[in-house]
Amino acid sequence: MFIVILGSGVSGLTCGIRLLEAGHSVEVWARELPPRTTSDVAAAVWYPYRAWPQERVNVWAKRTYGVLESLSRERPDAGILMIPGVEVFRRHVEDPWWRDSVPDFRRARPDELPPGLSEGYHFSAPVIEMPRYLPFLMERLRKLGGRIVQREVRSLEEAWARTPVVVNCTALGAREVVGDETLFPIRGEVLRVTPPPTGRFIFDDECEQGIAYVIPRSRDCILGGTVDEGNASLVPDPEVARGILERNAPLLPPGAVFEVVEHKVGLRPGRPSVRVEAEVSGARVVVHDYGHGGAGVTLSWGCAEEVVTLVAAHAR
Ligand SMILES: Cc1cc2nc3c(=O)[nH]c(=O)nc-3n(C[C@H](O)[C@H](O)[C@H](O)COP(=O)(O)OP(=O)(O)OC[C@H]3O[C@@H](n4cnc5c(N)ncnc54)[C@H](O)[C@@H]3O)c2cc1C
Repeated sequence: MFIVILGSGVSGLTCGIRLLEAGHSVEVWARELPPRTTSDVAAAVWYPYRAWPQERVNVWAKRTYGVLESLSRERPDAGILMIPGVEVFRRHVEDPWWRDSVPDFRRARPDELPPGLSEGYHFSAPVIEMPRYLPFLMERLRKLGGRIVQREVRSLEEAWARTPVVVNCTALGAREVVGDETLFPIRGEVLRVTPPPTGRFIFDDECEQGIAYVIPRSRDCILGGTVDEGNASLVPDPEVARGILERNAPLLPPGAVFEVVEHKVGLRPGRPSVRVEAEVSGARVVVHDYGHGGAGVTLSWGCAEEVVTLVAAHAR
């Protein structure tokens, strides 16, 4: 079958690869290509953050963990490292709903927690360097015979004019493309610093002044962050950068020396529930895969495989 995929972020590219592997022909149409998508801004670590509903997210996240872990071993050119780290808390917490997705999950030992913090989870997670990973996905898609075209659409009609089977991975763009008013931006700012001040990730989602996280990569480190629902500004705020550095300081080894080399902003595609479903009208089919919130990378392979199943079930 010939399929047009709308969107060239992590969702569109991953769907493209799985659909090509399943024997379809694929053309990806996107208004922005990497390095200009939201996916390029992602920190990006495996973690099911701000994506719902839990039951489906857990299945997609677990599957994606497995694929990313295999890629980290088999394809050093993909830019994925398995990194150990902790999520920290100031109160007692139960084990998280996603704990079975992570093979080495355990409670953190006191000596693994930053000073003043009382509890934590310890686990390993794939850290995905998006400036390397997205070109890797694009190359893999092209090698499988797919095409990537820079092209904006205003509605599904434009894609259906080319083929009856369309996959919609336009993230926040789906507000316009399919009129989905439930989508909302969750703005996030991050700093890229070098050299990496630590070799482990640390998440602190409960700091009073805002969230803080440290994600070391091969040559640099991402310090985050912010979660600002409903704000669609793409202008980095120097005041926010100062706050990020302040909140992360207690999480880092004392006296860590590093330099801020980049300050980025992106809009996570928030939605009350991730939309992976098919809509059929006569011979025309659209399979949606968007609205992944702060977890588009974390859910990418699981969702893409469900898209392939939906295409097989609904397209003729
Ligand atoms: C600061 C920050 C940190 C994050 N950290 C993480 C993390 O650690 N882990 C994680 O899993 N996720 C993280 N995320 C979330 C993640 O970035 C998103 O969930 C993910 O990028 C969504 O991918 P996508 O491919 O669906 O959308 P996008 O990357 O936004 O791609 C959408 C594509 O659709 C195209 N498009 C839109 N409208 C149209 C149109 N009308 N016509 C044609 N093309 C169109 C766009 O041009 C683009 O190519 C983070 C996000 C931010 C902002």
